[in-house]
Amino acid sequence: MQIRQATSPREAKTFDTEQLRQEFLIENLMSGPAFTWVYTHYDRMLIGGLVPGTAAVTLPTYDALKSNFFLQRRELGVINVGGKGVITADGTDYSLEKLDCLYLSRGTKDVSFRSSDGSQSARFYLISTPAHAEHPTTLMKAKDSTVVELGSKEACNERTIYQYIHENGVKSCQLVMGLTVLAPGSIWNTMPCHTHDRRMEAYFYYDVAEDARVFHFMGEPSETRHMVLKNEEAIISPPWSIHSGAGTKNYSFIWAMGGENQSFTDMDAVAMKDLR
Ligand SMILES: O=C(O)C(=O)C[C@H](O)C(=O)CO
Ligand SMILES: [Zn+2]
Repeated sequence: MQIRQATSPREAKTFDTEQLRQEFLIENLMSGPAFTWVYTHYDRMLIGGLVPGTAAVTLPTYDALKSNFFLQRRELGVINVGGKGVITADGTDYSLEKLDCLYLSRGTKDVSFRSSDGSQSARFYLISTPAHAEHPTTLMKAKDSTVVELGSKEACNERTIYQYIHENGVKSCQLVMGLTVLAPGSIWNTMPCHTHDRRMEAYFYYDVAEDARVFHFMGEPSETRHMVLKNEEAIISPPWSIHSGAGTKNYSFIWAMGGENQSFTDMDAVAMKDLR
């Protein structure tokens, strides 16, 4: 488990491309049947990935957590971006097709992951935040999520937001999670942009074409920086930072937030005139 310390905005504005990438970019998340985890010190969010075979892979605990089992004091949200897979939680099987989401309760002891078909592996993206109460383990199929249409063709930002774990959906302690799909011909996400000092956020870009890239923008509104991302890379967005991207083609991304307010619309909008 890799640890990422928090960075202040004063420090971030001195970073060159390499330093920005080291602090905020997560590469090689989906590297096979072994978990990849990054522990961020923003709201103690853990960001992980796993591509299991048809043999079940068990979620271990880690020294950094100093817990008897992974979910002893944590909750977990999982979205599958690959072929059909199964998550077994304390003896119950949950089947996830592409873009289905499973919320796992604090206190779940035995969790394992597997692909249903070895020729089309499941690709599990995982987010975990500290939890102080138990909410039921819940499967949400993509078709049952709360759907919000945003943007326009003229602004090249036509997109559909699918909300899974949020105050009016699957209940959690602090985790808020869902995904956004850009319409063909649209390239901008989250522009006009925003910050939310009450919550950090992570973006995981997926379904990005092999020859396409996403230019992800971060930083304080008056000190923006960018990083160039390819398919299945994630980016950590500190609470003080904007988070927005423009792709060379349409793409999709999973967003997840941890912090003290679960209201999706609690955002501090940044006016275009204030961006630098
Ligand atoms: O396309 C968008 O706009 C988003 O998906 C916004 C993210 O969900 C977000 O930043 C929520 O705070
Ligand atoms: Zn946001």
